[in-house]
Amino acid sequence: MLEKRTPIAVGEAVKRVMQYATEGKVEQVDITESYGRYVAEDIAADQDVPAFDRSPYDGFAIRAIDSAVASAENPVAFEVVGTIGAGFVFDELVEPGQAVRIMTGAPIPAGCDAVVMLELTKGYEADDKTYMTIKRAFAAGTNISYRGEDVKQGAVLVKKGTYINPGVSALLATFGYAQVPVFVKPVIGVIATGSELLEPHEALAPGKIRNSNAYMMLAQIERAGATAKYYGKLSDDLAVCIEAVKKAMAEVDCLITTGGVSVGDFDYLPAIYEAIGADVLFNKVAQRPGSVTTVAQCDGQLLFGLSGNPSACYVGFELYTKPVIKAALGSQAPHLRREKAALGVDFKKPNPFTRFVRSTVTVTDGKLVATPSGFDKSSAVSSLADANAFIVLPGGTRGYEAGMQIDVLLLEDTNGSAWPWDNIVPSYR
Ligand SMILES: Nc1nc2c(c(=O)[nH]1)N[C@H]1C(S)=C(S)[C@@H](COP(=O)(O)OP(=O)(O)OC[C@H]3O[C@@H](n4cnc5c(N)ncnc54)[C@H](O)[C@@H]3O)O[C@H]1N2
Ligand code: MOO
Ligand SMILES: [Mg+2]
Repeated sequence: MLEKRTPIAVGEAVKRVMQYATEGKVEQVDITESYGRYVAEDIAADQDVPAFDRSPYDGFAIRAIDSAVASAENPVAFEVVGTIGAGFVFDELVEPGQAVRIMTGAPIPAGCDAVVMLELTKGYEADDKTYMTIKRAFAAGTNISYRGEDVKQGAVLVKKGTYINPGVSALLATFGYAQVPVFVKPVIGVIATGSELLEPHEALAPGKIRNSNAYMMLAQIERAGATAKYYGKLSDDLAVCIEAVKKAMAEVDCLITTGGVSVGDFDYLPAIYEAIGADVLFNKVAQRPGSVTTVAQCDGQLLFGLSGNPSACYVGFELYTKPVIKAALGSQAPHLRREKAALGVDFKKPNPFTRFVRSTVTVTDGKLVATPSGFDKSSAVSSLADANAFIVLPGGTRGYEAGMQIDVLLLEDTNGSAWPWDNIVPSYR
């Protein structure tokens, strides 16, 4: 008799998966290789930035007090006793009536407490000496970039688990991280199942289709920050599939299969899980697409049995696999980032299960607007290219109209949500 599957709520399904999520190992990588990785420890400032008082302009460093009486009618002259560019130190004490020609970024010489921009000065030579005059007074502190004004020593600037963007790279370099501690990328294996599958280079034949899911997931895995390992496509042959799954499991942190999780004659994933002694965490979720999404664990190793239908496979990855990857990368907010948006068009279909509509979110007049990105069926591949979000329509609702406020989950955001699954309620105007 056909096995009866009882659907569970999405939040409950995610919770069951996350029980097996673990933080990954740490490795050191060269800073030039660290962009796009996740830092594995808090990065604290071991020095002030800037580390010394410095000039923000090309000009002259002076003692402000010497300029006190300067005016257009009574210009004050300073003897220029030296020149320093950034990277050099003027190592004498500047005396009354003296100035040092200074370039942007150079340390303020001892004795000086103001910088006058070059444009406000006039130079001349007399008696083999160089002078410059100014026509106004400058208060102490004028044009000084103070030590520690940007960063104070001891400040935690980047938290463990942060995505390394170009700004983080700048901080890593500032604090001397030639080698950066990052989380090791988890290795996620991919196996596509189905006798109908052809690879992209193969010519179509009657009844066959091209395997899009594997390539879609390789990209999703990379986008999530992990390393993808592709084990190819398998025909619907139980013994072959069992061996392939066992071999792949030995080489990866998690394994994703696509296809074969429903109740069809050639849907072998349930039998495969049984054969390898895996414990099925769930095999039916109250969601569309992807109601057949199955997750199992074997000695703590997660096996994601994602649907063969492309949209269902895509959604299954983003909801269940991605947070496991993010957790391995140290994220405290491993789930898709949830935001409110206005629905861009009517969506009249009923939602017996919670629906994840592949959508395009745009910012219009300062507000998020979400519009379905195309053909809305589990089997659809065309709506995925433009999808940067899922519209979430809770189960038991119907008849959404344009303008209603709905929840969206953002797909291309690196911040995430700590837990987006509470309080997704039917929308209101
Ligand atoms: N009697 C029932 N039939 C189905 C049920 C059900 O509950 N009772 N569930 C339906 C739902 S919902 C979905 S989703 C699919 C899930 O199917 P499987 O995960 O078992 O996947 P397959 O049967 O292998 O394939 C389904 C569909 O997807 C195409 N496919 C498969 N792999 C790929 C790939 N790598 N790239 C592109 N497309 C792929 C495949 O050709 C099929 O058309 O089951 C429903 N049926
Ligand atoms: O698992 Mo299916 O995707 O609900 O159509
Ligand atoms: Mg099937």
